Amino acid sequence: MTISVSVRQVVGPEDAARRDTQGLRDGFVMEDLFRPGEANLTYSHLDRMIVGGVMPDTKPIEIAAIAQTGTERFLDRREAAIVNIGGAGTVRVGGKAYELGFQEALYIGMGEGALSFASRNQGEPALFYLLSAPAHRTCPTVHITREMARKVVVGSAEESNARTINQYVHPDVCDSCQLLVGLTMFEPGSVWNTMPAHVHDRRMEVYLYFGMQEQTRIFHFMGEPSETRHVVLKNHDAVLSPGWSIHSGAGTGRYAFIWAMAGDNMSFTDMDKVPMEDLR
Ligand SMILES: O=C[C@H](O)[C@@H](O)CC(=O)C(=O)O
Ligand SMILES: [Zn+2]
Repeated sequence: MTISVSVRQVVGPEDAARRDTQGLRDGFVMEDLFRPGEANLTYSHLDRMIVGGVMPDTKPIEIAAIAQTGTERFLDRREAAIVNIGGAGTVRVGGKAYELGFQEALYIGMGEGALSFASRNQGEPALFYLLSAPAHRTCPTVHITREMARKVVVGSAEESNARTINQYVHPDVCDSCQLLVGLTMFEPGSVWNTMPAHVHDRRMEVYLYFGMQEQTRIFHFMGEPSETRHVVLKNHDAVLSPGWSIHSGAGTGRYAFIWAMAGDNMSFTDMDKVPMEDLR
């Protein structure tokens, strides 16, 4: 069992604008989140969000504590959310076992203690996407099914962006301190996410792209609206978005993505839409 934690310092807009492709990737992109038998975590200093992939194979993977939080146990001062995008699996926390099917989620309140992850079937391992942010109170731990998610239908086939935003960790679905998490799915042939683009300096965001064929790529756009850059991403790559950056992508084929935010407020609709005229 391996738990690795890499740390990403904050990159400001002036620095980002001067970086080349590899420099941008070093600052913002997390490649291949899921590795067999590993918990692969990134501690981002953007709102201290932790982003990880946990892929249990033969043995369960336990996250009891990580040095980066400086706390006795991982969730002593944090909340977490887990979305399973693989085969069925179990998350054990606070003396209870939660069976998470494909695209089911678990919100975990502060103080719940060690997390243990297991796949039901070695041939079809669970892929647990893990997010964690600092918390200030304990909210109840909730198993969130696909049906429970709040659905927002947006876009159109004509604009190649017809999609459904499934809000899993959202005030209308379950209580949380900072975390907002959801999963966006597309109508066949629609390839554009989050266009028209927006920024929200009150909250950071992170996208995990998944459900893609091996050769499919996402052209993910980031940067200040007047200084956009792109990074090319493949299946199971994730990308950080500071509050000053747009976060929008177009895929060369079918994909879905999980978005997650942390910061000063929990109002999903608190976004500053970027007029098309302002994009450069
Ligand atoms: O702040 C909200 C996030 O960027 C996402 O929810 C956007 C998204 O899922 C989409 O437009 O498809
Ligand atoms: Zn956003």
